[in-house]
Amino acid sequence: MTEADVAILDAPEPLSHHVAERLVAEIVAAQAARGSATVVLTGGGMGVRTLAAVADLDTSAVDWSRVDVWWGDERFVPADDDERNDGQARAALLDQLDLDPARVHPVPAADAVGSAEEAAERYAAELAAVSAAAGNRPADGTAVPAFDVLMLGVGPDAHVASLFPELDAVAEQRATVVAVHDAPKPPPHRVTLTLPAINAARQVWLVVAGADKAGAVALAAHGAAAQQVPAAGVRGTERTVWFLDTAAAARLPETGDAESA
Ligand SMILES: O=C1O[C@H](COP(=O)(O)O)[C@@H](O)[C@H](O)[C@H]1O
Repeated sequence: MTEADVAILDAPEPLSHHVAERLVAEIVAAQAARGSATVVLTGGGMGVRTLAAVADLDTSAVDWSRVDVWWGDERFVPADDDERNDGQARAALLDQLDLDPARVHPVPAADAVGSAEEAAERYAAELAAVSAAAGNRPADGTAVPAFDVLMLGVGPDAHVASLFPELDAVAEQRATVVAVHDAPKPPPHRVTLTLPAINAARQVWLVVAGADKAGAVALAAHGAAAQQVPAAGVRGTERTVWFLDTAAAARLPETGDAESA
């Protein structure tokens, strides 16, 4: 957590509201600066709760047709499975917005492709193509667009996206997207951005609530190795922010540098 900002809120509800307000502000700022905004969503409890909080805000300052939406990870299940991060995000928020469907980029579902590897390859190719179209880097399969804000949940085991401790995916250094087949949290088959892809984002936000996450947060704060504590291995190129509730922050050594939010 060195060089990261920390914002601590009393409980999950004010936390999700705070992150939602910050997200809308960053989208407005990105559109003012660059014409469009690119966000990467997370699944999980606080990820979906934050999207529901955005739905409660006045977002008239956002031009939703100029927002690109990606996911940091996806559960490799059929498109209509309730476990899909994509489906949960659409139900919580996306279906209520005037998004450009061509700018919403779900990971291919298990009933659309033959394997999680194929889903990962297609997702990586789409990331590279959008990146190249924006003039960033050649579409060689190892590029990602310039994400403005990439949000992550953190599991009690310190996993982020579908990067779980000690699995090969955490060590991936070249591919932007990989398949995961032995996730300890069900469902076992998943597709995830890798650490290099996550760490290409301008801002990486970790949104964490609950006492069961306090140990993971403390380990990340102590600078543990990413292989054992994946949450310790993420950072934005411009900014990294930990948004915590008091329960998740309970085992931080000293939070004197925390934002009072
Ligand atoms: O399975 C997943 O879990 C993580 C963390 O979820 P949480 O409910 O413990 O906050 C989430 O970030 C990831 O997107 C999701 O696929």
